[in-house]
Amino acid sequence: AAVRVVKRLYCPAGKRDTIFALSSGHGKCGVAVIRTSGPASGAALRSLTGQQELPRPRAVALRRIHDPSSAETLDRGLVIWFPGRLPGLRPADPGEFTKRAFQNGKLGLTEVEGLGDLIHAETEAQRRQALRQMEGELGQLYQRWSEELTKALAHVEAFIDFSEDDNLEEGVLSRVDAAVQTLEEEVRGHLQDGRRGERLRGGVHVVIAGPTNAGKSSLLNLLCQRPAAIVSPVAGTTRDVVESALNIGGYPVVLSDTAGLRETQDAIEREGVSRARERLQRADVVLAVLAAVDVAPEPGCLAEALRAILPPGVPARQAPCVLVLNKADLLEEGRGGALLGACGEGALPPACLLSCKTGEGVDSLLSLLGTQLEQMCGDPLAGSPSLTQARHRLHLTSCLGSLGRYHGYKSLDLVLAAEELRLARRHLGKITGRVSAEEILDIVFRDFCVGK
Ligand SMILES: Nc1nc2c(ncn2[C@@H]2O[C@H](COP(=O)(O)OP(=O)(O)OP(=O)(O)O)[C@@H](O)[C@H]2O)c(=O)[nH]1
Ligand SMILES: [K+]
Ligand SMILES: [Mg+2]
Repeated sequence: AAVRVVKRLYCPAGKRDTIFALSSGHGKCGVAVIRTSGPASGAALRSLTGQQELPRPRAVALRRIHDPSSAETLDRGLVIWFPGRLPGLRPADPGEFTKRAFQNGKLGLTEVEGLGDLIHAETEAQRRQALRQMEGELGQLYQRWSEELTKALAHVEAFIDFSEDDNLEEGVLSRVDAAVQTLEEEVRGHLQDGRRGERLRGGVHVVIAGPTNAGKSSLLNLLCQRPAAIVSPVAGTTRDVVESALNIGGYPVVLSDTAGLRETQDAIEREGVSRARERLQRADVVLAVLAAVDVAPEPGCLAEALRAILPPGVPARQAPCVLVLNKADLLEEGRGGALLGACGEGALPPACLLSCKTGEGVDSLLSLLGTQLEQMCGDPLAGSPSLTQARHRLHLTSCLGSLGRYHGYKSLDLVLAAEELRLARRHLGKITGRVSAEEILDIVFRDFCVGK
């Protein structure tokens, strides 16, 4: 019997279902939280405790919990009563408690999304970013922009209505223009963040690439500490892309091992190589792996070996790269140092020596990779809050489009210009949930778990 706390949430009057859910984790556990919300909560509490009198509002009370049909005692537990109003209980849908909080105006949409991300956060940096969003900073930023737009719109409309009366002070429109311009710069700056918030939310795609037998699959297995990919001395072992999710220094990473890059007659291996190249195009960070014994310690040779992995224009977006010189255990004395020296001279990407066989060098690889991840995702608590979802990016881009058209229209037709300001504000409203649209809500609440 896991009934310990029966909690009644405040909700305003209205003919609504009463919903209930196990809000704590599922499975066997010592303590569980059961939550109900809705008009029949009081009746449920009475029948479960077998007492006509409800506990004092908002105070914790110890009660025997009975099976309402047989009156058999199930357990003893703490109950808290949050009075609201007054049949029929039904299990809550995923995210329904949060949806009610949103509909009652207690949470904005970006806060709701932050809460959802907090539930799903798997690393420390993700947790920080989600908490910050849940606490409202992102929503406040968009709200402030929305208020600026409201002000600008009010001034333009006043100008349209009253400019002929001549009692409108000079320069109203030029002040609106300046405000719109400042806003455009802010929104543009916010969008040009290298997708750090979205990357942190979804995971950074790190792709392991290099010639056959360099030790790419060995590296994947070493980093994820399990034999995720087949390792063998046969060149061309890996064909499919093998993915593994990792936490590196608090940052979420999706690590992919790929087929060794080489010309081949084998149709299946050729498909593997083409998948590897396709994955490289979309990489956020590339781990270029070479067998240290196969390259001469000269900048030219190293650069050429690297170009075979990353020809100009790959990845499409300039993604950072770490050069991994593997099989360092097979190097003769002094050659490792010479290789690293040559990398420095040749202005090559940051490089490290590694032995997947002994594990030596893995710390320096993780530290180089950690630096790249930090640059890519940033400190989620520093600076202004990041947008975290493609949804935000979409509406902000539309908002920017409307602001641009405002400038186009303002000397031609102020009424059309004003309409663009209104549209720009509407796009912001879609992010914060001020403009309610059922389909947006469905998407946001879809990923919640039951009990939240
Ligand atoms: N001595 C030594 N051998 C290694 C090291 N890393 C990998 N190997 C060996 O090199 C061979 C190839 O390793 P894999 O990890 O399969 O190489 P790969 O790059 O994934 O190869 P393909 O998938 O065929 O492209 C295997 O026999 C490994 O045991 C290392 O650091 N030192
Ligand atoms: K191999
Ligand atoms: Mg492999």
